[in-house]
Amino acid sequence: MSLIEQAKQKAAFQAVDEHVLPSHRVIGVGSGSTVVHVVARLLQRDPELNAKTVFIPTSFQSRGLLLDGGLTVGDVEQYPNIDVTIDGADEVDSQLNAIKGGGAAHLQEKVVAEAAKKFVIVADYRKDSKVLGEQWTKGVPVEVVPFAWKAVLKKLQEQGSKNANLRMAVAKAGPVVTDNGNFIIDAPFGLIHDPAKVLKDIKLLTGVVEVGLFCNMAEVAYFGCEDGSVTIRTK
Ligand SMILES: O=C(CO)[C@H](O)[C@H](O)COP(=O)(O)O
Repeated sequence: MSLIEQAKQKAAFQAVDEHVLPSHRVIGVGSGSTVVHVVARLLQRDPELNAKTVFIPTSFQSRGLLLDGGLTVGDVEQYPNIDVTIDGADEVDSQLNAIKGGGAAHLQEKVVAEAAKKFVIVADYRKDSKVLGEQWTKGVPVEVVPFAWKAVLKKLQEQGSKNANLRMAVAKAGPVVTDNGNFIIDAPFGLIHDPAKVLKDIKLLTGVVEVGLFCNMAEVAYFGCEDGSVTIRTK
């Protein structure tokens, strides 16, 4: 396993061990490669405990991970009160604000995080920044309804993101289409010193469904480090 993969695993295992309690019955599960380790750790729990628990996925990918593991899945409509949600991030700042949506799943991820009593982030050392935009330079992922993408792109450029661009698919001609049938615009804003303001400004644009800025949401973040240790950042 590579250093980065080991770092992801360490952070994920420790976060599950410290935040998924035997009394919990509804657990939110984020998306991405770090969350693979979250699910692996959940599957190491007492099977009787897992049988009494419902897991709320945040994407096609995390639903598949949970189903492949034989876990029971539900949705926020059935379970609007989640005990804890654990998810990855593309970058986290010193105040625990995060950029998410590198995997285009931030709409469902935000809903499942907001429905939880506690939101926990797991990541490797490359995601740990003082200020958003230091390391994640691809931009803020913005999910938009398809027919509005050009209009929103223009507005984002007017808001200062000159290099905002429509995210294109790799093994498909045309744009990435999210699990919700929408498009993604990646909008770089350089260093983001006031993420809450950037979030608000983008969210007010007509046609925007959700912004990959998670401000004031996470209670704690676990970063797997290069030396095998785990750094824990709390509010
Ligand atoms: O926000 C996300 C998906 O929309 C992911 O949590 C984020 O991209 C981090 O992924 P990874 O753990 O693979 O680095």
